[in-house]
Amino acid sequence: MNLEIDIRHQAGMLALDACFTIERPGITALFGPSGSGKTTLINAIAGLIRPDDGTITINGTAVFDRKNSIHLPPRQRRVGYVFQDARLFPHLTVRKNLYFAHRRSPNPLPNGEIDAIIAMLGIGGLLSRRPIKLSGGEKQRVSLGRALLGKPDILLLDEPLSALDQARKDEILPYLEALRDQRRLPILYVSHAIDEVARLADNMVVMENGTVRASGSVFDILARTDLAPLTGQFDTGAVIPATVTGHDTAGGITFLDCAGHQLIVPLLGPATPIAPAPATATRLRQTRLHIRARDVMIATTIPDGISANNIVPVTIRNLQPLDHAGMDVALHLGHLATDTANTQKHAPVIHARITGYSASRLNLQPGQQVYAVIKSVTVDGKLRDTDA
Ligand SMILES: Nc1ncnc2c1ncn2[C@@H]1O[C@H](COP(=O)(O)OP(=O)(O)OP(=O)(O)O)[C@@H](O)[C@H]1O
Repeated sequence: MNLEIDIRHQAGMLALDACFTIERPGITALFGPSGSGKTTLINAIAGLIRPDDGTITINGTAVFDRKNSIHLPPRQRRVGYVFQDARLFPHLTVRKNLYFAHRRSPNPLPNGEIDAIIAMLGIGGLLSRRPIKLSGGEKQRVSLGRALLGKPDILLLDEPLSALDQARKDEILPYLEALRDQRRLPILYVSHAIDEVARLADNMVVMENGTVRASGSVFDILARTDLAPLTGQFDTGAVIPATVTGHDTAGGITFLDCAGHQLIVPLLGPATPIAPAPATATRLRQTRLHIRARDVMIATTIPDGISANNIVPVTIRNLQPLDHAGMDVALHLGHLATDTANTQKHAPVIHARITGYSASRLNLQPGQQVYAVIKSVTVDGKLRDTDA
């Protein structure tokens, strides 16, 4: 199975110019800022819009080829499409919604396959209900089922989780994982959410202003620092304000103040040769720190003989178990008394990603005063001058 895209299309102010190929099954994330052309691109693949120029080939069949005047209608493209909102037929039961595409398929799925899809999506108990009686997550699962029963060669998912709250997302993500792992169907998955992409996708196409900035394996793309402005952070993390208080040019470091705690980062230019200066002696510069959860370790006492420069007192706000036996630990900066709810509300929060094993070995508890060992801090490149 492969999908070859090479199209150009003007839609209002958007000049779409996309060229990439997907050759393997699995999930390819179509990722990019709002307005970068993701929906326009998958609408072109589905046949909902006719590009100005180019070709779209699915499984060796040209479904669009402007030069040869080929533009197959959507129902002939063997494409399953799941929209942001489920778009089920409100007057039909779940069963009839599911069988809608199946009845029109030239090559319908055998009953055993249908049962397997219904079981995989966990919708067997919903078959006699109308869409109005379904939760958002259930509607999206039925919508996925309806697309699959059409026996598509490729599945297009346009932000299928964006209208759902976190609990509903957590409910449906395992079904998308099962779809990826069990059905070996190529899936083009439009998403804004890098955590969803990191969790689900094998490959990634990064779009910006209608063009493909990069495509490749999700790990390669997320490791590319040049794409960071588009891909953002890979892990949960924190963005918190800080003030530049001084520089040590000889030492190649800059001193920052973050809610009363000093942090040291590689020299930020242009440097002022002071070491560390009182706040009133220089113009302060505001910046934002990006501290990724995977770059933070937790120690119950101040560690000795350690290369990390940034060890800050923190108070555990909460611990949240993650997949793969991981644990996200939210930490207030500073050693706060447990009864100072108001102080806690205003203290910046950073996150540490540790193993559940470490959390239980250290017996970490909410309210506990510990130390965050920050291995790496990314500083927003754009420093803003401000008068002290
Ligand atoms: N038919 C149209 N007429 C005018 N402008 C259009 C049309 N279709 C798309 N656009 C414009 O193209 C741009 C890209 O839209 P598109 O929905 O493809 O982006 P997107 O990356 O999917 O965005 P989002 O993530 O917000 O859904 C938008 O600025 C939109 O206004």
